[in-house]
Amino acid sequence: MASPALSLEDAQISGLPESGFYVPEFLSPEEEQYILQEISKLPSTRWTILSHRRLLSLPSQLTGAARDTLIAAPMPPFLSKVVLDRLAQTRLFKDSPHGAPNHCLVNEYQPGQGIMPHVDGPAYYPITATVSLASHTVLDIYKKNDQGEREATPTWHILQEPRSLLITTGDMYKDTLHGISEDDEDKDLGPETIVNWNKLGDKTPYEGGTAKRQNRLSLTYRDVLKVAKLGGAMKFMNKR
Ligand SMILES: O=C(O)CCC(=O)C(=O)O
Ligand SMILES: [Fe+2]
Repeated sequence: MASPALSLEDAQISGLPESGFYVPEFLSPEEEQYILQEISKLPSTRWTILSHRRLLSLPSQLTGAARDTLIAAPMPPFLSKVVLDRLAQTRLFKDSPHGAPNHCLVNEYQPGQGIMPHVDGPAYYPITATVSLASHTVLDIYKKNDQGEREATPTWHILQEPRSLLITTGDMYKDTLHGISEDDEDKDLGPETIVNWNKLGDKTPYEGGTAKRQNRLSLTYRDVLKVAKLGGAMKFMNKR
């Protein structure tokens, strides 16, 4: 059955710099399980272990002196089938150099793990599409001050439900940093603190104001600007 076209018109998060979009229930529970299962089949050696999370870079890690180049390769089917087909309906990547994401970082966080505030940087066309699996989390959004440095405390908080899609582009991509605190529980949840509160698919787990984090995986899809054919990359590597 063809799924209905997905419009982002109603998904824009007001109260944030342009543009953040939030889509609850972007995946069904069955689709979520399928992707989690396929990820669990990958050999553990594919993962990069960091001190505060682990990371998969698919189809491969970026290479080159600036670590900004993708060796041309298709996405694994379990990352392309459902998510890329549905993202294509939004036409979000229609002006990006390759017309669709060509790279996906998979981050896995246990409760108490997070990611330092950062910008997603210039290797990518400035759109990030994040799908959350298995647990909610809260993404903290920081402004830059006049010197371009990160402010000490975040200005906004986005609650990402399991199976949701979050898109950051435009000024959000350029002018803000994002991070996830190293907490095993999120507190002070509510309409005053969570900028996408009125866009949540099911507020019930969060209405009491606190929510324990479970193991969470995120898929961050992007279009890497520089793509090299393997032949060219081999020549480049032999020269070094
Ligand atoms: O897990 C997330 O939702 C954020 C991941 C992230 O910021 C990144 O991979 O650049
Ligand atoms: Fe990021």
